[in-house]
Amino acid sequence: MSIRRTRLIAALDTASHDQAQHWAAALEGKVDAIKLGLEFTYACGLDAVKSLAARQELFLDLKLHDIPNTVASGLRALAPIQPSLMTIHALGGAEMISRSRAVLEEAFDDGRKRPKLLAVTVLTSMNEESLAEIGINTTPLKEVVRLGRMAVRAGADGLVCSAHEITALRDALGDGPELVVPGIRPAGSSTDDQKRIMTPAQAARAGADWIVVGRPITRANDPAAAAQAIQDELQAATL
Ligand SMILES: O=C(O)c1cc(=O)[nH]c(=O)n1[C@@H]1O[C@H](COP(=O)(O)O)[C@@H](O)[C@H]1O
Repeated sequence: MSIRRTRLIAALDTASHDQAQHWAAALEGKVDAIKLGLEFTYACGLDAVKSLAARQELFLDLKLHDIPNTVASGLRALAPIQPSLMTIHALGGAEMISRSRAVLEEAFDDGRKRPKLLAVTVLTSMNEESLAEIGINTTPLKEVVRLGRMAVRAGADGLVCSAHEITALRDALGDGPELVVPGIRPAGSSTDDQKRIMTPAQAARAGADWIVVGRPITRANDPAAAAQAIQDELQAATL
């Protein structure tokens, strides 16, 4: 059984700055970090991201995927926001990842805490069938481990994966890489568009460093209570 503490990230997926502020305030002290992604950033802009980052630990999830120079320059432009975690796609390749890491090292060589660079492996909305549709004829598990090895070797601090791959990734890569795990659904909640899901307790027992939970919190009548229930479940799972 894992002894690491699994921390909870709430994904605040909304196009409304007011809504995100409302959730962030309600969830203060209930979650360990907030995540802002494509919807919020495109709709509300980077100043709005910055203002939310001032209050809470931030996972800035923009999943960059382009040629190495473009991704690295994009990360350099985002550095002033100082998030704790940032994402790029592992499928962008080793050079894209190593240039991204180098740019972050350079931007934070003044002693400020460098954001951790996470490589997204296989999206949790995909299964073996959807991988085959894009010409990847293997299981998500094998593909995640293959991409994970490459990404960590190239300089990623951690990986985004589903809870189903945590054990295999720990076997392959050890305890070093930070494993950030979306596709989390408390028992009985709707799966939505997620395919590779587990409960908070299952992810904690498997050894996730962070779980990412969006709609099960933001669609709840009482998001703070939903987050607290997940924290209680995480704690009970690792006692
Ligand atoms: O990078 C991510 O955070 C991410 C990767 C992935 O493979 N799957 C995934 O769901 N996510 C994000 O995690 C969040 C999950 O939201 P819910 O499905 O509402 O819990 C969303 O903001 C997704 O963008």
